[in-house]
Amino acid sequence: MTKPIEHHPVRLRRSVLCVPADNVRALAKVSQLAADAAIFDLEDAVAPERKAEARDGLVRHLTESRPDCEIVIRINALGSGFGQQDLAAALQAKPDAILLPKVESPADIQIAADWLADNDAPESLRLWAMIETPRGVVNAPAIAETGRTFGGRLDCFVVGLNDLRKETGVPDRPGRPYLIPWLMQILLAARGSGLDVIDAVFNDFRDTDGFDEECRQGRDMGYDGKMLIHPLQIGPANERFGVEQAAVDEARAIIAVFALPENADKGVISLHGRMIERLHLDQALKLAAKADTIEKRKARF
Ligand SMILES: CC(C)(COP(=O)(O)OP(=O)(O)OC[C@H]1O[C@@H](n2cnc3c(N)ncnc32)[C@H](O)[C@@H]1OP(=O)(O)O)[C@@H](O)C(=O)NCCC(=O)NCCSC(=O)C[C@H](O)C(=O)O
Ligand SMILES: [Mg+2]
Repeated sequence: MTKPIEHHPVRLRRSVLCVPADNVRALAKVSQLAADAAIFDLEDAVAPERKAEARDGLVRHLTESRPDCEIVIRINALGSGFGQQDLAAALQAKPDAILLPKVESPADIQIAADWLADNDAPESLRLWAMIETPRGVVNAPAIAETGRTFGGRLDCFVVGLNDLRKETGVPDRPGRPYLIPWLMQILLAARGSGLDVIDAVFNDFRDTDGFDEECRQGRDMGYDGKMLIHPLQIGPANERFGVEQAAVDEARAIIAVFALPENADKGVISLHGRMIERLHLDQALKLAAKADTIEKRKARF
């Protein structure tokens, strides 16, 4: 059955830090960091000969210590020979979400969702999907639609440009000129089905200016946040994918003006010389809620 698009409560996903599951020091560091989400990676960050050790270590680690952020585990592809054991381990580690790599069709989501249902996974356990292959980009709308079928577990796309560049031959250039059409295609597919969408990693983690520029670009394209590889990238990502004070002030003014008794039955009004409709009120309420959530999170870090 297809569910209607749900607009879920504000969930911050400005900074989504990738942590190699076999790096004990990095695992220990996560609870001191202000990332909104951590992806504990069993896939590309872990060499094949260390997969089993990483899987066991991660379950142990998350059983003993839970960082104060959204917890996501990236498993290996289900067809890779590691995926089934990763799924079983992920279920034991009780993450908020499981990230499936190299998703290319709705069937990839269905197989994981069926496995979770057959293994009594809690309904609250989400699926995230990496869109990082040519077929993944082409099929992104159909994949995104599974957010409303197969148990409705899918709620976030993450773009993988390292793999996409490798598969397509598009080089890594400042400003990502030839990648923008695909980034926008993925964004549109995600939004069309009510999913969040996270921009790709920036590999040169010491290049702070380049990173900041790419965060601005991702934000302006409509992305919710950025996948990160290093703690240095968390603060700038939180800043760029956060809210600007002027926009929050404007949102609060829109909320206040629509709350006036004389505007109760109006669909459109004028504020500071601009047309404001009720759709702007919806946007303003969302932005104000995001600003409140950010304030609460800041108080914890
Ligand atoms: C990129 C790194 C290999 C750099 O490591 P290193 O040189 O050791 O970093 P530092 O010495 O500067 O580290 C300083 C301290 O910070 C901790 N640290 C570093 N990275 C992380 C992290 N990701 N999470 C948590 N903590 C981290 C170090 O442990 C140091 O702390 P301490 O030990 O207490 O002194 C490294 O940053 C790294 O491995 N990053 C993650 C790489 C990764 O996960 N790659 C896979 C995901 S990206 C991807 O898959 C892309 C996608 O699929 C696509 O196709 O595009
Ligand atoms: Mg990848």
